[in-house]
Amino acid sequence: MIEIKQVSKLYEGKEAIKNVTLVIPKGSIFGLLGSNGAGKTTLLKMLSGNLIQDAGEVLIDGSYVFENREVKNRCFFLPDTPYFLANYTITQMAGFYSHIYSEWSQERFYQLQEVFPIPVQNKIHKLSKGMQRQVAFWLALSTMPEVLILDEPFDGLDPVMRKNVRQLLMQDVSERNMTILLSSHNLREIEDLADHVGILHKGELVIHKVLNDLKADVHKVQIAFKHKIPHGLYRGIQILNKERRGSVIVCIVKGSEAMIKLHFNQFQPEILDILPLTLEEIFIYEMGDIGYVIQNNLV
Ligand SMILES: Nc1ncnc2c1ncn2[C@@H]1O[C@H](COP(=O)(O)OP(=O)(O)OP(=O)(O)O)[C@@H](O)[C@H]1O
Repeated sequence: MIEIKQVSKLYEGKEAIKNVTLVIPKGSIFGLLGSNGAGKTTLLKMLSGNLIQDAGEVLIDGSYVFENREVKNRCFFLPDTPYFLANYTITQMAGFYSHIYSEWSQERFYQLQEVFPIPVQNKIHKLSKGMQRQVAFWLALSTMPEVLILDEPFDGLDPVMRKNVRQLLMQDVSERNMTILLSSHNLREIEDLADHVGILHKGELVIHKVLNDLKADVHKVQIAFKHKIPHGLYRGIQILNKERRGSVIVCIVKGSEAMIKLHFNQFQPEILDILPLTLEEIFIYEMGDIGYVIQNNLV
């Protein structure tokens, strides 16, 4: 289990992470979302034990993470720009990791050769960006980590390789109970993988929920009336956005489907459709709700 307790981090006196508290259960996949500069990388670096917090505690299975070799042995951090030793081939890099990580599996490394078809004698720095990313995953998974921390992990991978990597990650979570924490701007990717999501905004964790609960808590409503819009239509409900498309009003409403249905049916609409939102839509409207500007076309 990962525990982040009231953690803050300052850079040059400015708070990049503000009093964040978060618990990530073992075996879950946690997707960290946030606007540019929100503090995602800073939080991941603290979790991987590479950066020390200024306040609070960061623990994995009850042990402090920072510069803790025993904890680091069980975690693998894949930064947004993967790091390899200069001039090393894939085989040499694998040899290096096999000395650092006690759970390194040479068997897994050979097995994964079928997924990542890159000759092992190649020097890594001469490979393309996407191929280097493949090597990073290949090595990361061969260390058999209990916790995998991924910063923008799919950047540079082609669609087939993204799918392959996604499958490998899911397999390790279901078979070995691995925990994954990943940040990404690609919300489709997070939607496909994560079971928990958190949204960071200006260093604060503004939302932290099970993905299905988050989806159950906000809906897109399409509503139309025979005559004019009834008075008090929006009273007593939380609207994140609304716009008019011809005679139909499309609004994003917080709350359960049942509650929304009950509310709008009072006004006897001619059309009432309540639809689920994608994670991307939820992110945009939730961020709008907390002041991250989106264009509202208010009716
Ligand atoms: N080494 C540093 N020195 C000073 N300020 C920093 C440093 N690293 C990050 N920051 C600042 O901390 C804040 C959070 O940065 P961070 O890289 O964690 O954000 P992020 O959410 O990962 O952003 P992005 O999505 O753009 O990658 C930003 O305001 C950034 O300018």
